[in-house]
Amino acid sequence: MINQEHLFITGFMGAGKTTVGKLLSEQLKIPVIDTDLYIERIKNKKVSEIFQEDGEAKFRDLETESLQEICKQNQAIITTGGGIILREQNRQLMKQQGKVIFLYCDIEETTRRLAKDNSRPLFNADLEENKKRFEARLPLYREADYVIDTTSKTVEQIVEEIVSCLE
Ligand SMILES: Nc1ncnc2c1ncn2[C@@H]1O[C@H](COP(=O)(O)OP(=O)(O)O)[C@@H](O)[C@H]1O
Ligand SMILES: O=C(O)C1=C[C@@H](OP(=O)(O)O)[C@@H](O)[C@H](O)C1
Ligand SMILES: [Mg+2]
Repeated sequence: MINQEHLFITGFMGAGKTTVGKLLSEQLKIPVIDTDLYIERIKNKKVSEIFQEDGEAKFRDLETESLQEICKQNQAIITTGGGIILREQNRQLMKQQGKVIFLYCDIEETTRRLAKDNSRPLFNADLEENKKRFEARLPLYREADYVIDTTSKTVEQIVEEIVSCLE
């Protein structure tokens, strides 16, 4: 990474944003901040508890506020929650503040990756429901500066690809 811009990692649930961000951070020696973990720390509640107790709208407000706060900090790799692209305000901020990398992953593969995971309130065990949500969001994810297909790649390969597209 040549300049001081932030690096935003976007993509659907299970695309590997949080996992890839950690390894990318080690390789580029740039700190990583995950928006979900940031929210959990400030609210002292799990994302799933916020959804359950306060509702999705409240979570989305917290997500936007957190993104705005994180953007004011020093250069970071910012791994986002899958729904961050839903608000135009968030998409604009990310575009202004750095480079956006969309981690694409086949919906069948994400469904396999998250089969035993119950930490994501909007992830549906029903493949058709997930597909609908995924396809509705795709045009918004595609507004990114770079698109990386992660479907049959290891985390190491994905990081390597990100590094080379930033050079
Ligand atoms: N490239 C990959 N190949 C296989 N499994 C992966 C890959 N990237 C992430 N995973 C696994 O998928 C699950 C979701 O990863 P996570 O990083 O939490 O995704 P996200 O933050 O995009 O929702 C985790 O169990 C993680 O270990
Ligand atoms: O796609 C979404 O709407 C969400 C994705 C989650 O993050 P991950 O993409 O890291 O799973 C988390 O922010 C919340 O459960 C909502
Ligand atoms: Mg994540």
